[in-house]
This record gives sequence, structure tokens and C-alpha cells, in this order.
Amino acid sequence: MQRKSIDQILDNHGQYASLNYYPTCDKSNLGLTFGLRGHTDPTIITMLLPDEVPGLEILQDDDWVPVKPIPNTLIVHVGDVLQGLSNCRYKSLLHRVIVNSETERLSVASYCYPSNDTQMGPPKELIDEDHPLIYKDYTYEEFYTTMWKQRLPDAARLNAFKISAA
Ligand SMILES: O=C(O)CCC(=O)C(=O)O
Ligand SMILES: [Fe+2]
Repeated sequence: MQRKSIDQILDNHGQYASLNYYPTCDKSNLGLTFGLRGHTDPTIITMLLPDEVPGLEILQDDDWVPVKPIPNTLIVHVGDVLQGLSNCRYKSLLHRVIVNSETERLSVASYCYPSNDTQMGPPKELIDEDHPLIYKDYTYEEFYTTMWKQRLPDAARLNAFKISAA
């Protein structure tokens, strides 16, 4: 696939950042309280800079697996937009943050997202007999609006744009 296909699709993209603070949690509430519940990010990619306190977990083969913090290391992961654009060749990462009773935690997250009018259907080069088209063509604005209006659980966000969706 041509690099310029993706450059053209994501020509006007933006980036915003959040500073996430996770306070400690009373022992009696551990297990009931999440720093962030399991979610995927509605982004192209997300770049994370966590501090050295563990907490981030990713879902792998139905198990939540802790991500070991490595000092001064960025974690880059795929978001929903790239899953759609790649016709599911890249998968959006399901992740969550757990808290602990001893140490507060900080992370900086930087989210890359496309402009509202970006057509999110995958480039033609990615579609062939072995990789049939999964999603209808839709704009990022439609995706984002549907996501908030319908309060869809994460995995269902992109499903709403599947060709086979009712
Ligand atoms: O704090 C973290 O390590 C993850 C933050 C996160 O998932 C997010 O901001 O979407
Ligand atoms: Fe996230």
C-alpha cells in the first residue's frame, strides 16, 4: 500500500493530550474501583507516558495482563480509527487502569484523531478476496456522534458501521 494513501486520508489530523491522575483507593474498595474502566480509544493512535506505578492492563486472550512500566518509555497503541481504516488488520487495544491503596499514579496521554470530515472507509488497496470490506464508508463525525449519542460499549462502536450491521 502507498504511504500517501494514508497521508491523504489523514491529511488534516489533530492531537490533544490529557494528564491522568489516579488517587490511591481505600483497601475496602479495591476490586470495585477502576482508575479507568476497560475501553478502546476513539483515536488513530494513542501515545501514553505513564509514571513508574503499575496500573495499566490490556486484554489479551480474554485475560487482563498488566503492562510493566518502563521508565521514560512511550507506549503507542492502536485506536478505533486505525482499526476501521485498516479494515481490521490492526486492532484497537482494549485497556483499563486499576488503582492501588498505596501509591497514586500519573500518566500523560496524547490522542491523535482525524478531522471531522475524514472518510473512515479503508483504502481500496486493502480490500481483496481474502480481506473483504468490513465497514461502510462513514465520516469521523458520524462515528464520534454515534458513539456519544448511543453510548455504545466500546467494541460495538465500530460494529455500528459494519456492512452487515442491521
Ligand atoms: O493512564 C493510563 O495508563 C491509560 C490512560 C488511558 O487509557 C486514556 O487516557 O485513554
Ligand atoms: Fe485509553
